[in-house]
Amino acid sequence: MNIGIIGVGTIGGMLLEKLRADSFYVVNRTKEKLEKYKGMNNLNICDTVKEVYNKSDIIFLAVKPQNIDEVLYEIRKTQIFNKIIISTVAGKDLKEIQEKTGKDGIIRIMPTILSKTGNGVTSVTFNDTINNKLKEKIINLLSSLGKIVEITEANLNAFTILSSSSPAFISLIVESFIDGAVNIGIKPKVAKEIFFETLKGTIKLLEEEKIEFSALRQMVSSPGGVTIQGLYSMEKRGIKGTIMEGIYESYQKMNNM
Ligand SMILES: NC(=O)C1=CN([C@@H]2O[C@H](COP(=O)(O)OP(=O)(O)OC[C@H]3O[C@@H](n4cnc5c(N)ncnc54)[C@H](O)[C@@H]3O)[C@@H](O)[C@H]2O)C=CC1
Ligand SMILES: O=C(O)[C@@H]1CCC=N1
Repeated sequence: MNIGIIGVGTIGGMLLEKLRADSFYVVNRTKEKLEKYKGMNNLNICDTVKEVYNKSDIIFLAVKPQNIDEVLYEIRKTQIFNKIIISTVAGKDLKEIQEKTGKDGIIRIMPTILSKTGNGVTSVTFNDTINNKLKEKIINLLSSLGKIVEITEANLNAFTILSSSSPAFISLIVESFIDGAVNIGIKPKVAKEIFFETLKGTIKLLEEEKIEFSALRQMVSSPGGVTIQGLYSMEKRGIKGTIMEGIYESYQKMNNM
């Protein structure tokens, strides 16, 4: 199977590294970005969207939303109709891609940067031209990215914020813990090591022991102790509301794309 990737940035690069194909056909606006992949023996660097489209069986669209229309326009000009187009682009729906390309086999995935290590959850949404056998083949292809879930397009925006945007939110929160630790005298490297273990252990405990969040808070907070003092300060400043609001605003922006 030949896979095409149009736009080899963060997500296109991740797809190139993680997917399995007989050959890859790729195009990127700035060719220098492709230098680091030149050692791959099944990689073909193309000059145009048309070349990638013509030579591939499945074509991933991985450009930013502001660049997608120019790509769809190039695809529209091609006269081959039996290809599968998989868009990673946030906010561009199946119908619009179908209309703008004049092609039928359209799929959306919502990828995550966590696939770089084979983790995270990637969603897949098929249009109604894709039969069950083909769905199975696509899910199988995507499985090297991590966990794959099929969702409806109506759920895609909320999924995007929870799965694809969250690594950025989590990174900010984790960084705040490290800065907080440095502020009380712990070296950044040591703080990172200890906090990463603490984070992994907390998730494991919540998952494996099925402990409720509030129960875990109680288990750690001694009456009149230090933990409850910290929780009180965080709650007073509305940490939960701040994070919930951030998620909601992201979602609103996604709905208005
Ligand atoms: N970065 C992330 O974590 C996620 C991104 N996405 C979606 O993935 C898509 C790609 O995002 P990123 O990889 O972050 O962007 P990026 O900016 O890292 O990569 C896009 C690449 O497309 C190239 N490009 C632009 N116009 C082109 C054209 N006409 N022909 C060929 N190449 C062209 C650019 O040179 C760039 O290398 C976006 O639509 C975004 O909504 C979805 C989920 C997560
Ligand atoms: O921020 C964005 O627009 C993209 C979609 C989800 C993650 N990154």
